[in-house]
Formats: sequence, structure tokens, C-alpha cells
Amino acid sequence: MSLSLQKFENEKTLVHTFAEQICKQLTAAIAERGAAYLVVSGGSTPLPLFRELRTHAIDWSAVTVVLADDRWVEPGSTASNARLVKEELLKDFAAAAKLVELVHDYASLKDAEQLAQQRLHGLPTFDVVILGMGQDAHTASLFPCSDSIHDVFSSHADIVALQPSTAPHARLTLTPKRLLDSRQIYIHFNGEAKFKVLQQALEATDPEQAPIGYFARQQQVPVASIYAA
Ligand SMILES: O=C(O)[C@H](O)[C@@H](O)[C@H](O)[C@H](O)COP(=O)(O)O
Repeated sequence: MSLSLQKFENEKTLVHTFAEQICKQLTAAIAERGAAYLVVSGGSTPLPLFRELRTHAIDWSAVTVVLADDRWVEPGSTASNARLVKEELLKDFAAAAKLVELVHDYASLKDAEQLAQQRLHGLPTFDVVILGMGQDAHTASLFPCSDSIHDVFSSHADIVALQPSTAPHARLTLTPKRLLDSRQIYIHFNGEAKFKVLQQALEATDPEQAPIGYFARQQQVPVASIYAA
């Protein structure tokens, strides 16, 4: 399966079509297996999508939303992805969905990593994974600049803690291994600049230096990149 590309003239049409596509996949998953698992990323790009998704009357009570990553901050912090998802996605019809949070008040990041691993371990294959990407070709919190990025790519765990050097906060992030245990991956971004970063990442030989390219190139899961010009 090679990377498919869906380019939209503007964000409004992208969000409308993308939300329809996601809801169709979640509904099919619920019909087939009685439940659906949706992985979402933080950042600014997904906000209009979250606000659109929550207006769709699917059976959100059968949907579990899982964070692709989160920052090691207080739950109420404006930097928290869990807070972002609760405020922007889990409202209206989507208020009925469950959320798997990664970060809790623990004495140490290591404690949080271990407990998040326990929470994540045993979750089934994800139905839909929505990844964002940065200008440095990071995705989730898989940052090329992180000292532990090599370990992350070889990790058999579902979640790891890491500290990026070019972005604030320590992070907890799903590993490449766990993110690839899914039925559909979307790479969702805006603008030609990020499209160029994705194209370069596709050519990159070292996945640790261009994590988004690792996902875009892999052949085990259908991957669609979706962007607005
Ligand atoms: O925790 C996060 O911030 C995200 O998981 C991160 O990977 C995000 O998707 C990219 O940094 C793109 O962010 P923007 O959508 O704001 O450009």
C-alpha cells in the first residue's frame, strides 16, 4: 500500500470531507466489532476537524479516543492535549466517547510512563490514527532532536517518555510499533511548506531523523496524507 494524497483547496472542504470519512470508518468498525478506536494528535491543525467531528451523530458511546501523545504538564494546563481534546472534541454528540489519557499526577515521568503502558497495553488494533506533523518532520512526540529517538524506534512498548530539545515539556508518546498496529493512518496538515517537508521525509534514509516519513513509507497500513493548500 503506497501513500495516497488528498489535497483540498481550503481547510473548510478538507474538514467536511475528512470528518465524513472518519465517521464512516468508525461506524463500520462499530458495526463489525462493537467498538471503534480513534487516535488523535494535539496541535492547532486538528481543531477545526474536532469541532466538525463532534457534530456527527454516530454512536460515540462505542468510540474510545486515544491520545497519540501528551505533554508532561498539569492536567489543566493549556499545553495539555487531554485538555484540548476534552474542550474541542468531546462535546455535543462526541461527549459520549471515552478518552484514554496518558498523563496523570505522578511523582515522576517514569511512573507515568509505566502506568500509561499498563493502561494502553491490551487495547486492540486502532481503527483510525490521525497524525499531525511538524516542520522538523516530527509526528506525535517522536522528535528527531530527542536523545532517545533511537530507543523509541526500537521499543516494543506501547508508550515511552522522551524529552525533545526543540519543543517545550517532556512528553509521553505512543511508539511507532503501537501506532502501526492500526487499520488506517492519516497524516493531516496544512500548507505547501509541510507538504515539502513530507516529500523530503519520504526520501529520508534515517527514519529517526524524519519520523513522519517512516509512517508515510511503511507498507503494512493504508496511509493517506490529507492537506489543505
Ligand atoms: O502534541 C502535539 O503537539 C502533537 O501531537 C504534534 O505532533 C503536532 O501534531 C504537530 O506538532 C503539529 O502541530 P500543529 O498542528 O500545531 O502544526
